[in-house]
Amino acid sequence: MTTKSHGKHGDFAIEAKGLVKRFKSGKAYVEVLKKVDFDARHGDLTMVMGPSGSGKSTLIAALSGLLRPEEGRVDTLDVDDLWKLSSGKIDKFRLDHCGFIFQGFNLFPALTALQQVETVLKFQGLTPAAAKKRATLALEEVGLKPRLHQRPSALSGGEKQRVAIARALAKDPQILFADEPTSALDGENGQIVIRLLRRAASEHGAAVICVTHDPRLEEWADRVIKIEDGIIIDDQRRTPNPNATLASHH
Ligand SMILES: Nc1ncnc2c1ncn2[C@@H]1O[C@H](COP(=O)(O)OP(=O)(O)OP(=O)(O)O)[C@@H](O)[C@H]1O
Repeated sequence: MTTKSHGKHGDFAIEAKGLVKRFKSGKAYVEVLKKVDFDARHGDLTMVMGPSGSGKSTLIAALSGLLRPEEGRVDTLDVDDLWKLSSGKIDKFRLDHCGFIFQGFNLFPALTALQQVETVLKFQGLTPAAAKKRATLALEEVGLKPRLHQRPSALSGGEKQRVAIARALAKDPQILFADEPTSALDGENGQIVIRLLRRAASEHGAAVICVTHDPRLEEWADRVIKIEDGIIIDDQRRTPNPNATLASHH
């Protein structure tokens, strides 16, 4: 079960030091993260921006226990050195404390919106009745009350992304990772999504880490970190504007 004791706004949710990740490319190794230090705080929407191939997704994967770095450590919540845990414990940590939102939605085609969210909650140990109640609330919170019983094929791209967000938020994660969450959406739906991420940080105290190409999303951020070629080249705090508007792509 999820612990409900969130870190306070401003506390560190993640502190990583000296992360190095290399991939083999033919006979050589390419260093994709070059001794990256990174931290993220509860209550912050932290944007990670940088060109294609700069290492953003690799960084998220190393921070969340999905991809083992060759060097460095990740301290997160009450865990010292995540990568020292067994893979079962890392999976459990992720299930209990982390939410994920990806560009491709990652929904199960056969399940209704309600079932997509319920399934994760049942995995976490909620009873079917409790899972149904919590899933319904999470979907209502993202404005999908009229769509609870639709399968992905009957939903628009924006609605699908909102299901994915409801699924990630239903367990009230202390850390929320979003990788290009708006890139497949038009301006109006992109705005709904970024506002939900903003709210997860401000109202639920989650540390929200959002990888994006889209400089327009900076408006909502508390902090903007720029990464280039595996190195953090800039790290600025800013005052978010939760009422900013995102012009449509189209
Ligand atoms: N499993 C892998 N094997 C080999 N190389 C990889 C692997 N994963 C990523 N890379 C390489 O590492 C580099 C960084 O990739 P990464 O996906 O982290 O970048 P990114 O900043 O997220 O890019 P994008 O914005 O295009 O998603 C790229 O050059 C990529 O080709």
